[in-house]
Amino acid sequence: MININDVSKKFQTADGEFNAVSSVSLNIEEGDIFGIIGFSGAGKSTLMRMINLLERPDSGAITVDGENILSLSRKELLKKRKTIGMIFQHFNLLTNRTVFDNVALPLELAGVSRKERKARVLECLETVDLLEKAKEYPAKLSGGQKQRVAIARAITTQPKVLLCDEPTSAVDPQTKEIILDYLKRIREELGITIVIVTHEMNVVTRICNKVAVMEHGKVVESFPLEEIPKIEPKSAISKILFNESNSVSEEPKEEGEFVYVG
Ligand SMILES: Nc1ncnc2c1ncn2[C@@H]1O[C@H](COP(=O)(O)OP(=O)(O)OP(=O)(O)O)[C@@H](O)[C@H]1O
Repeated sequence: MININDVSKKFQTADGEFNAVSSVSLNIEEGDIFGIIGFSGAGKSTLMRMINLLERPDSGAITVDGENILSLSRKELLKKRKTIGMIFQHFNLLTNRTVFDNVALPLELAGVSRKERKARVLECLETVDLLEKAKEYPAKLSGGQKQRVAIARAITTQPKVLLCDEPTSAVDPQTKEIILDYLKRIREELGITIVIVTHEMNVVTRICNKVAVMEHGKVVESFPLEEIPKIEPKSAISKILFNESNSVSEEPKEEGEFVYVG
């Protein structure tokens, strides 16, 4: 479904060039819930944002559903992005629009008729059990409800892929479980391939079937979750997965020294 082949991305900084992503290759198959995990600054978000070209790679190739996205014209890319939904840590809802109008936005931009929009928005709100909040404004919702609205908005255009950038980092542990259950449900009911960037091990162990571990811009290893008990981890961060820790709050000061948040 998503093939990332030898992709690299540099940023210009005050100190010169910075390699955010270096020669990364990954294969994400249809129906995967694929986790990308690593410490802050590892390059996870940059890598994911290259899947819908919010960031353009300096080199390498990316195909999504059989299409080389780097060769698309601007118009073709806009069309392609309708097949790739995205949700963010801080929800990114428009505060001056109701829940209904937030969810309707991608359909408005796509020129879908009012009648069709209404039916589709209600269907998506039902998927995340928020029909009764349709007329509310985001300010009146909890963090978990806001993320569910963002999920509803992301699926209105019936995407094949959903990119999730730290989707549960801004909510409490109970709400996190609920959001992850909704993601699991849309994967099962709608067959959407999901990619999740996270620094939380329990997100990966809870819903992902595969994971790639990133460190300093590189994928240091990638494996199916079912293999966790069998394989010997290569990287320090992977060892944390085996230790069943819940999350990593920052990069270790010295090799082998980790900071856990339970
Ligand atoms: N537009 C940019 N310009 C300059 N540097 C950037 C830019 N975007 C990201 N970076 C740098 O690239 C590195 C990787 O960032 P990225 O956001 O991909 O990491 P991450 O693993 O997702 O971490 P976090 O969870 O903290 O966002 C970081 O050091 C970041 O400061």
